[in-house]
Amino acid sequence: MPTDLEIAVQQLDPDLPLPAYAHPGDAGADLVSTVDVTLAPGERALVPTGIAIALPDGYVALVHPRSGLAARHGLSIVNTPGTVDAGYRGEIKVLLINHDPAETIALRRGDRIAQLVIQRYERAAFVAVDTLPDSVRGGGGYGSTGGFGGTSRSARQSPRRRAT
Ligand SMILES: O=c1ccn([C@H]2C[C@H](O)[C@@H](COP(=O)(O)OP(=O)(O)OP(=O)(O)O)O2)c(=O)[nH]1
Ligand SMILES: [Mg+2]
Repeated sequence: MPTDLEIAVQQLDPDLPLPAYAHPGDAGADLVSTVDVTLAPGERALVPTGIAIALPDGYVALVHPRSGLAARHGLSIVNTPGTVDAGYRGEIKVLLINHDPAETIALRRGDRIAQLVIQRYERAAFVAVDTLPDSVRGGGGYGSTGGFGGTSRSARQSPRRRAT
């Protein structure tokens, strides 16, 4: 088992827990809200988490939604995944949005609202060129390979697996 990467955390709200992984092997460490917040359908709010971090050079922290809250309540993040730069020393905040068409979402201080995924990244040197090397895909995009499923409409009508 590799040793965990140590990340310095400043607790701006010491009564609340540090980011925490719910299980061994989880990629996302849960972040909590420092405030009570109510989101009407379609409403968004920038919610503080009570922590600031110092990432080592070459690392980024990505703020992802929690799938359970998304599935049950339609709660997501406007700018998902949010990017926390290695040089950022301010409080990490989460731009929550209520996608439910009808239900208001009431969150409490201490609720786990998002998860932080720590990743290495590459820093690029962007080099201007006149022509790009050929590729099989070329310029095709935005649906160039078709729509749902495989190659035909009948494939879409007889799915092999159904959502439960
Ligand atoms: O979900 C997020 C996304 C960003 N940030 C913080 C950390 C990040 O380093 C900083 C800037 O984010 P970003 O670069 O995405 O926003 P910007 O609109 O480009 O702001 P800036 O001009 O400050 O770079 O805001 C958060 O706390 N939460
Ligand atoms: Mg930026």
